[in-house]
Amino acid sequence: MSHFSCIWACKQITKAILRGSRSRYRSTFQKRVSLYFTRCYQPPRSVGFSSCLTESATQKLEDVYKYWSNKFLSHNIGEADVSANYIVAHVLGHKTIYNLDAHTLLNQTQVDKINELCHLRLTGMPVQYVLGEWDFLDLTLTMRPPVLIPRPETEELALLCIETLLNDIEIERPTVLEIGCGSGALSLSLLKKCPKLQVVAVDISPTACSLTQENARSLGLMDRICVIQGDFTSDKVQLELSRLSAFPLIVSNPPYLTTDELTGLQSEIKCFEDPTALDGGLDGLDIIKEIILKAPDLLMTNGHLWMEVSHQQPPLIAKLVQDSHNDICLIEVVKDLFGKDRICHFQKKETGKRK
Ligand SMILES: C[S@@+](CC[C@H](N)C(=O)[O-])C[C@H]1O[C@@H](n2cnc3c(N)ncnc32)[C@H](O)[C@@H]1O
Repeated sequence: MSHFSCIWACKQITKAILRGSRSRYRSTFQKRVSLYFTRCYQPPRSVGFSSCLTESATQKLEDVYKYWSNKFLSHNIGEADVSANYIVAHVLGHKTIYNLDAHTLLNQTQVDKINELCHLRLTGMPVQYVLGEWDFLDLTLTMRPPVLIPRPETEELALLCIETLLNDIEIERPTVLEIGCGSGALSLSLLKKCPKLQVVAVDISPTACSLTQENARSLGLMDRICVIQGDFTSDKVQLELSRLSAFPLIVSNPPYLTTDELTGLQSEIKCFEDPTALDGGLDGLDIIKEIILKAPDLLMTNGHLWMEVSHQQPPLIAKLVQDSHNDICLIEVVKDLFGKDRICHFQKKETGKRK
């Protein structure tokens, strides 16, 4: 699926919304998805696709929007109208142009900025990188290539973790571990919703670690997050983590694509996003196996592990857990809003080595 959901995806989301929900947090998510739907796919009133004009003159909002929408379409840029909507709205300090007067006259500085950003979009750069920011739940995060752009499915993972933290963990000041923090989307949304929480966030990519720190700083969450740059599978990182107290919850959206899936990705993703963020090796399970192997030593008894995976992986993961004979159980697989088995919930058993 492309970066910002296509119309088909939104229809699936709407169907899922109508099917009902698993948790009360899902309804927050549904509201946001509806907002997302409205934000993305409602064209501004009285905007059509007929006119075309130059890039330089002072212009009406609807003409600038139409010009770039058509240009993106003729250059086969994905979600042409959505891209134009986001860029024009962003320059005008809004999330969408839908609620703006289509006849608003834009000044030269605004038109120049829109043209500059639209030219970037014409290179195939995802709109999130073009804007330099993207919303994840109710947070606006800085986005910069090649750090992975958080996907809507991951918002659901965040909500499930928040639900676990608020309902199932009776520790006054819990510390969560995130493996592969990217832009910090998951960690920071957990911190925002759980005021007494602390997070340890690990990522192999120095760029991702700096972006997580930058986002934490701008959200005023820097004093509650510790970012460790390193390979989660390495002895060095394992030693560092084992020195911290055992975690009641670990969350990860690890790289889980197979080598074949990675080859077949849209060029927008391949050219701009770090392959390390997506590449799970031949079977997509390289990092997942390591997490399942190492999580029991990092979790406290009855601690939770929540992990986003691809929809083909849950049966393979169930087998991995069974064969590993360690202290972890796969207790549920939650469907995403498209009805696919995408989120695995594990719990550390009471038997074995206690922490
Ligand atoms: C799919 S991205 C998820 C990013 C972010 N959590 C999100 O959901 O938007 C996976 C992240 O794992 C990191 N990563 C990949 N291999 C890793 C490893 N061995 N140790 C630590 N982080 C790793 C990547 O750099 C990337 O930021």
